[in-house]
Parts: sequence; structure tokens; C-alpha cells
Amino acid sequence: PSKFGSLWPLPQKVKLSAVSLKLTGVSFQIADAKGSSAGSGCSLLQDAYRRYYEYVFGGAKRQQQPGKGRRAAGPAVLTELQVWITSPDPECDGYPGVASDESYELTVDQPYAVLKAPKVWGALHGLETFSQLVYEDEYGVKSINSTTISDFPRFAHRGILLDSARHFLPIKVILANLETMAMNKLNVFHWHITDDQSFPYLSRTFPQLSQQGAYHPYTHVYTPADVKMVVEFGRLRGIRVIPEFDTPGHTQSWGKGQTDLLTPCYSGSKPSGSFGPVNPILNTTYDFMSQFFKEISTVFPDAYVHLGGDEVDFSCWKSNPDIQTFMDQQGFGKDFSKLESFYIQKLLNIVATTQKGYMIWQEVFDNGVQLKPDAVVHVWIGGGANDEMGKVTAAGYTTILSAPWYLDYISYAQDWQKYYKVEPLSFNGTEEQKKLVIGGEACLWGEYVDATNLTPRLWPRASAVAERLWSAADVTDINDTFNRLSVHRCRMVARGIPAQPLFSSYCPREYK
Ligand SMILES: CC(=O)N[C@H]1NC[C@H](CO)[C@H](O)[C@@H]1O
Repeated sequence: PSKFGSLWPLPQKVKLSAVSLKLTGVSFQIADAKGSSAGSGCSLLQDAYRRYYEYVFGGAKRQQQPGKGRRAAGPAVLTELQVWITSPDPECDGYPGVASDESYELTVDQPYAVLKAPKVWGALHGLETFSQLVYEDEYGVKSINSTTISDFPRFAHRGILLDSARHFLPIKVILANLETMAMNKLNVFHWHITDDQSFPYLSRTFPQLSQQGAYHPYTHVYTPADVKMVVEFGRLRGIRVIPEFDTPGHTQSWGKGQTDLLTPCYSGSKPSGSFGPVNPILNTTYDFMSQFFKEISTVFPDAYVHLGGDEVDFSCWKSNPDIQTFMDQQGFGKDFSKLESFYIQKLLNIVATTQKGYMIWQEVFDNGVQLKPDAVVHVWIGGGANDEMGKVTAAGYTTILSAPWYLDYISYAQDWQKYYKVEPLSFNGTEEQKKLVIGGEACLWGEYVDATNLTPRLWPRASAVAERLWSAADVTDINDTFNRLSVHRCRMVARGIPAQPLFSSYCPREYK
């Protein structure tokens, strides 16, 4: 077993002792400390206390009395975890953001434990850590060792991308994923909500988009109420919900409901009947995008929206005579990346007027688009990602890394180890450049993933990314990690998450 018990991700500073304290469901409670700036009106914390009480004691089906079984000499009992929010503004009713303070300090001692955090976001992480310190003996009696922990994340942006366009993901699965993210201290849900295959987002302004573009207009859509539920469920767990509406490529489904939006492709002098990327030469395109992203800015409260911009295929633009004429007028010659940049530039300006920051896939940067200083460039292309990290940060842009963490690629054996061994700052650059890397995301694209296999394919492989993004850079001992991750995986299983096994072994409480 690991010297750090089963803590995952590993906190920055941990001092575990051998002094064990008993705790029983009947005599233990989680409560607001007297001096806390968050009182009983802070429903985010009250909700979390109940959730974590359930995690610690809920699983104990067996009746438990303190002192049953091996009689310890006068076992010390832990009766309370006191939660103390120290900042005058606990941010109870706020939303997490890239600058949120997620730090906490946890001291477990007799007769009670104290969890101190400037904001509720750190308290949520401290509650998860506390729940991970509790262990039970063969009689089901719970214990915790006296401990002092001081913790904070190495990176601010620690995300999971899910793709609800290649396969529709039922809300239940999305919420379960948010719950599991919280168990791993991940704090960004990148919702790749639309793509070529389907448009499941029900827009109030343009209802025909899902009416025509969803796999099915009633059973395979996300209503405004569904979106609100995902956003609030995430907020209560300190998780940002960043939607991605990917354009100008990956937009076939948009054209079903918005008929003049996509570029008509030509074969010879006639339209072929197929369509390509968003048509960048029509004013109606930008009128539509203005209204659409205005709505998005009101439905999703996060300060950022992801605008995509990946994998734009130029062949359709090349075939269209009106596009040709436009290219000539603009003096773009045959360089279609200039046309892509023309479109993206106008889109970024539209989104900027909605007071949102934006994230974009790296091609937008690679194609020389003028970005706002707070733009976030998302590095995803495999092979050469280190060079790309160097280039993007040298240009002064905030950057997140996904390239080595495409979890939709599966293989035999323990591939989590290669995700774990990634060092996001291993590229050549100055300290200044390294500071621009705010974190990363594990991506589970949906071509081969739906509700039947999402969770076991994502967990515990994504847990490896979670520790890489939370813990100190020098946490690299793969053997200690294997032991901790094995226990962590069984804890997720015990909490009802069908996380797949690392290797041959067993869990005290198997999935059922
Ligand atoms: C940014 C990005 O990754 N774009 C595409 N690249 C390949 C992926 C599958 O691995 C998805 O198809 C995704 O839509």
C-alpha cells in the first residue's frame, strides 16, 4: 500500500500519522465552524456536507457499533469535521472561474477535524480529501488517522471534454461524469455539444437547429432546463461548464436547420447538393452567429466559450465560384487559410461583444488569426505538441494541453501510465512562457462512445490526467501511484461508478 494511503490526486503537503481515530455515523457530523463566513444559508456547502456524509457512511450496509470487533485500547473517536471559510466573501452563490481560489488546509485530530479554506471551492476539495482519509476494518468500523494536509492545485484549468454530438449523452450520464470529476478534483467540463453528426442543443432563438439537426427532435436534445441542470450540478461541485460550438468546420448538422448557413459545394459549374464549412462570404452568416452567440452568452454563465475552429476542409470552398470571386476581391489568392481566418476573426469579434472570453483549437493560432490577449489556445494535434506549446506561449497566449490525452484512443494494458508520465511544461521555453500554460483536458470524443461505455472508458484513465494537473510536478513514483490509484478506483466503484480495473485484483466492495 502507498505511504500516502489512498489519496488521489496527491495533495501538495501531507503529514499522515499512525494515530487512528474511530468515527461512527451516529456520532459524527460535518458542520460550519463558528468563525466561518459561510453560514447555514450556504446551500452549496450544506449540499456537499450531505453528499460527503453519504460517501463516508452511506456504503456501510452493515450495522456498526463503535468498539465492535477488535477492541482497541480506549479508541479515540472523531465526532466532528468543522468547515471554516476564511474569506469575507465565501463565493457560495458564485460560479467557479479560472482564477478561483481552490486551496484548503485540513487538520484531523482529536476530538474534531478542521477544514479551512478561503472560498467554498477549496472546501469542496477538502471534503473530498477528508472522505478519502476514512478507511474501514473488516467489521465495517470506520477509522481515520490524525493528519495535516495543506493543498492547492498546480494548474488552474483541469478538464474533461465529452462529445454529445457523435452520440447523444443522456443527462444522467453527464451528471454522473461531473460527480466523478469532483472525486478527482477536476474543475472544467468542456461540453463539445454539436458537430457534423448532430445538433442536440435546443436553441430558443433558432429551434429549427435541433428540430432538423438533432438525431431526434424530442428524445435526443438538451433543453434549456437540461442545460441549467448541468450548469448548476457542476457549480455545486466547483466545476465550470464550458460549451463548445465548433465552427466553421464540423457543422453539417447546423445546415439542416439553417439552410443558407453552409457553403454549397460545386461539381463543375453546378451545385453538387452537398455542403461544406459555414459560408464565410454572406452577411446573413454573421447576423445568424451574432444572434446565436448572444443567446449562448446568456444560457452558459462561464466567462469563456469554446469556438472550435479545428479541421476546416477547404475543398468545398475551392469548388464554389462565389467563394472564388470573393477570394479574388479580398486578394487572398489561393490561400484558403486566409478565408478561414477572415471568418474566425469576425466570429471572435462577435463573441467578444457578448463579454465572453474564448477558447479555440490550435489551427486558429496556426493560421495567424489575430486573437484577443485573454484568448485560450487549445493544443490538440499529436506529434509535435511540445513544439506547438513553445510556439503558442512564445506568442504570449494562454494555453491548455490535450494532445497526449486523447482517451478515445484505446489500447491493451495499462495505458493510464503514459497519460500519467506526461509533463505539460516539458517544452523548451522561458519561465514566462511556462506560466501561460494554465492546465489541460482529457478528451473522450464520441465516435465510439455513448452511455453504454463512457464511464469505464473514461475512468480511472482520466484520473491519471487529474493527478498530473493537480499534484506537484515531482509526483512521479509510478509504483506508489499504482497502489494509490488501485484504492482510488475501488473507492469510485464503491460509490457506484463503473470505473474499469487497472490490472488483476479485487475491490472490497465490487460494482453491482
Ligand atoms: C479538435 C479535434 O480533436 N477534432 C477532431 N479530431 C479527432 C477527434 C477523434 O479523436 C474528433 O473527431 C475531433 O472532432
